[in-house]
Amino acid sequence: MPATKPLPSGFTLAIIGCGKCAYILLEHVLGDLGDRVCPIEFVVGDNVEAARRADAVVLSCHPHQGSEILRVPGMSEALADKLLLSMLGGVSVTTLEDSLYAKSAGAVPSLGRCHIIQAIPNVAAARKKSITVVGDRSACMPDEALELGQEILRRIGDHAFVGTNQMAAATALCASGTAFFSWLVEAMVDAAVAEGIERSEATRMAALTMAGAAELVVSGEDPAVVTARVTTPGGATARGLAVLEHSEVKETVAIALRATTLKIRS
Ligand SMILES: NC(=O)C1=CN([C@@H]2O[C@H](COP(=O)(O)OP(=O)(O)OC[C@H]3O[C@@H](n4cnc5c(N)ncnc54)[C@H](OP(=O)(O)O)[C@@H]3O)[C@@H](O)[C@H]2O)C=CC1
Repeated sequence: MPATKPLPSGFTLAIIGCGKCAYILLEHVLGDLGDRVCPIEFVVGDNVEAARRADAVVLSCHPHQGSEILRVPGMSEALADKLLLSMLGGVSVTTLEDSLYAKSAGAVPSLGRCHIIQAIPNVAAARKKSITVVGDRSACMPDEALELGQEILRRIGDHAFVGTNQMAAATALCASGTAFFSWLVEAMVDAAVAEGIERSEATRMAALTMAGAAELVVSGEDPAVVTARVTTPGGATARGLAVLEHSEVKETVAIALRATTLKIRS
């Protein structure tokens, strides 16, 4: 996991839409402060005021509410020159910018534009293990705004940059992927239980085996090399792998990822 640097002294972060996803981020932002005292304010019913008081804003409401929140009079001024970290799945930076600046019909607003980053974390953020997908960004994003956005995201794990065109597939891989890998653990556990291993122990063993394999790959080993290392020709693992290859599991995984990607794009 990447090391975090302290956020700037006196820095104020506003969270608009502090539900499940943002609460986890907030927990880790506060956790990282250690003994430093940090006042928390609740601004009820006035998102513009919350944005106005902040140095940077996280937007984490439901995707369909984002435009409505940003369209409110005064919001574009409240966000001028600030970072807006959007966690809204499937909502592009262009859509958010249109909501903020539609009235100025593309003209440069009197105050500076805000700097929007689209970042989609996954549920492992709860354990600071999210691989957050960072896609769309405002044009001409200053380095400091991007660095600040990354620093906030480091509180919940690591992140990866992808192009706008890869955003849907990357969200399928990283956000939906958590469900796919958990589903695979479940299948392994069911199979182990059928072989007589007690369920809770099988769950722990399967999960740690997956984490171990992941750790090897994360540390730089090629997944195919890890597979080959475990597989003696003609041995027991080779027998099981042959069943997987014959069942066209790889093709089915590709179809599932494609279906998820298309749904995210739609
Ligand atoms: N959950 C996840 O794992 C992930 C979620 N996301 C994205 O994060 C976003 C939030 O998801 P999640 O945390 O699960 O959803 P939640 O429903 O838990 O949170 C949404 C929050 O937004 C608040 N809200 C609604 N309308 C407004 C408004 N007008 N002004 C201010 N706040 C408002 C809601 O308050 P109230 O309850 O009072 O209506 C609620 O607290 C979504 O856009 C989702 O796509 C992205 C990646 C992963």
